[in-house]
Amino acid sequence: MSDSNNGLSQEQQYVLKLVRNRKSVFFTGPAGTGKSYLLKHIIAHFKVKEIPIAITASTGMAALNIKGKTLHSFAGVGLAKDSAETLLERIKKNIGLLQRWKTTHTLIIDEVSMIEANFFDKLEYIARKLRRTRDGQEKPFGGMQLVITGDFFQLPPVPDTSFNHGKNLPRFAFEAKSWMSCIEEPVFLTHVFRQTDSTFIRILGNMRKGVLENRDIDLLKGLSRPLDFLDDIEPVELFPVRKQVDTCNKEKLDALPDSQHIYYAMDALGDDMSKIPIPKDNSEAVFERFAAPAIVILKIGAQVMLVQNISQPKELSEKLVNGSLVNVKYGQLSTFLRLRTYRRWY
Ligand SMILES: Nc1ncnc2c1ncn2[C@@H]1O[C@H](COP(=O)(O)OP(=O)(O)OP(=O)(O)O)[C@@H](O)[C@H]1O
Repeated sequence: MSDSNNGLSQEQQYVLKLVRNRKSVFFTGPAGTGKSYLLKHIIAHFKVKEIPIAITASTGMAALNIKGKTLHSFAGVGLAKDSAETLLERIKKNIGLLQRWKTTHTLIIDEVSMIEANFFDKLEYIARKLRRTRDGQEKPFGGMQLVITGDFFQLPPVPDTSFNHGKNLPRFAFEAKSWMSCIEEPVFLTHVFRQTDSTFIRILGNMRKGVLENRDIDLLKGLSRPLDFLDDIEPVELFPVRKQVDTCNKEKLDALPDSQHIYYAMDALGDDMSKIPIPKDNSEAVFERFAAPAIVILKIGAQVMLVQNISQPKELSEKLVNGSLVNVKYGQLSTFLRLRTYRRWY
């Protein structure tokens, strides 16, 4: 499947070719088809060419994975609850932001399934107005190249309550009025790299579309069994939304006998990744989408998971990866989350 030149499959290379030809593309496909892998190649292409791009994702966690920022943070529109016209006027008053909107050649958006249609239309309007040509011509998304990826079968957008008094169900970005005019070519990746077992791939594919066959269900049920965990680490339970994760974590924590140790985040507004100061009224949006929680409650014996890859120091970089699990031991609580401990790593 892969080409020896750059390690991309033919369908991935096709997307890269479109991107190189300055087309606005949306590429999608089931989990494990190499969307993130391809996106990293695309970003590398722009970096080599020194083309000014904005690397964004719908959530803070997704943005961390590609060393980018949230789309909200790039846009500088806070929670984007105001009308597109109001947001546009606000941006015009902020020279740094205005420059960013005008000079970005390519906007990359990862995990687009969580971007709401109404929000996408607002951004399209802002870009179209701000990037009008000298003779007043307007182009979709102001002519900015869009490289968008994600899988609409994965997580849906959070409802935009500012729209129609919150009565409307959230709509996907592809339902935005402007979507069709912005995307020149959608591409569907089909080859699954993550798994090689064809039965498993079929089950995952059917599950994605919500059309599991009886034989799939029987096979999955047949795997149900009590789990042994000899290393002291409990198997992780997966939930689709954060609220269910929080409830499960709270139940586990409550069941531990130790007293609670509470750690509060020391948040302060600084500059964003483009060195533009974050306005105070945007802080709500920044913190809401931030990967780290404002309060962490621990007890001895609590199982914690790292949610970022640690690249320094080198000898720990392979051990401390996104998803690593550990039990908090006696004696660790006093050093946990101390500024000095944090600074050792960053
Ligand atoms: N062309 C390729 N050659 C070899 N391995 C690849 C290739 N493309 C992707 N992979 C590998 O396949 C796995 C899945 O890729 P990736 O995480 O990019 O998929 P994805 O479509 O983004 O999945 P998800 O939707 O779950 O985020 C990764 O381990 C990645 O390194």
